[in-house]
Amino acid sequence: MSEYKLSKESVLQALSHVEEPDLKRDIVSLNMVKDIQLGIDQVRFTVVLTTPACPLKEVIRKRCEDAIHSHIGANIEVTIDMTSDVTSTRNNAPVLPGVKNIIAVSSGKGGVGKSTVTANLAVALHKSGAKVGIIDADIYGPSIPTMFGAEDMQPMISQVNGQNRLQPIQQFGIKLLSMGFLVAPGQAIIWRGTMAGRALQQFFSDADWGELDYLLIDMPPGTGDIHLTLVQTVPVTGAIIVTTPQKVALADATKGLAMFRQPQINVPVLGVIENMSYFTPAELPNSQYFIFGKGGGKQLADMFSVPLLGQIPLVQSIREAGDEGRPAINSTEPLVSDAFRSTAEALAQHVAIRNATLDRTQRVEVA
Ligand SMILES: Nc1ncnc2c1ncn2[C@@H]1O[C@H](COP(=O)(O)OP(=O)(O)OP(=O)(O)O)[C@@H](O)[C@H]1O
Repeated sequence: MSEYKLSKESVLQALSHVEEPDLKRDIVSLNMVKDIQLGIDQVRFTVVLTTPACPLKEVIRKRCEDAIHSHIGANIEVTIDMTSDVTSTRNNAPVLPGVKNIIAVSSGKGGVGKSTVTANLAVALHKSGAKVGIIDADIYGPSIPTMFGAEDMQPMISQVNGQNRLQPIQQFGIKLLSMGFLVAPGQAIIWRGTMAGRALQQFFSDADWGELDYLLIDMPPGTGDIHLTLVQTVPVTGAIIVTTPQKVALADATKGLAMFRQPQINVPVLGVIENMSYFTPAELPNSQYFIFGKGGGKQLADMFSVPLLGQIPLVQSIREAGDEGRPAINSTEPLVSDAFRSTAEALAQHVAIRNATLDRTQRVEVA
């Protein structure tokens, strides 16, 4: 006869001692524990995480096991099913209610690798189990179709509930729409201004995105009309800034970041991603050369009190993969895949923290 009492109540009581490390509240009051099943000296339950890309999955699992063992009984066999339900502040949003989080990926300067980072973060999030889409809003050089091997593709129009809807293209598990699908290569330049703004609005209002956990928007470099159109069209969950570590890039990235912080825009900045952080030659795998300087991303993040979400090395195969139309994160080089995976996990984590701590973003009213 066991001396302890194994019941749904005692399990919940024990798990109420487990703190969600990011949200700093216990997992029972956060409603993360479901489906408790009991056997003789056995318990099985589900923990619903705030994102499938949760970097703390194993920490939470271990804390749950320890809590059952220390509060109920050391011999209890604990089985935990980890699932996720990505959080959102966009419930009942008038535009794209099925899209849980809209994330603007921005940079101060062109060529810092914003599209490369967007593409690989999207695939990393998808690989963790999330539903992901990309809008390539970079009118000056829409490179997402090339990076996904979709240059020759065209989104189809289909009828949904009696209305014509643009169907995003699907490549490597990611739904995609790009300004590049609408114009012939080389024509993008005449698109500046209102036409580009209207196209972006249509990508939101006339496209059939279905249900997505994360919709990443690859923004043009700098600060411009498209940024204003974006925040006037949809409430943006948060923005990330991609920069290289060197001084000239940082100066521009500072302006890009400050724009989202302006009171009339007021989009939460989720963090900074430093790209081309260091170079490691294949023949010297333990060396790091700081070609573009060192620590710039951290400096920018600290200046604005936001997290540095990740540092991506400068690797020849990242450039090659982009040119060849396949995501570099699928590479077998751990240096590359680990960098993108851990950065995507940090992003998902900070989206969850933002959703738990801040109100929904307000769409900017047109003056
Ligand atoms: N970490 C990296 N290692 C090696 N090459 C990279 C890396 N990041 C980006 N690149 C390469 O640098 C070039 C510019 O990258 P990308 O097009 O992603 O930049 P961008 O910031 O989106 O540019 P723009 O906004 O001007 O279109 C591409 O050829 C890309 O393959």
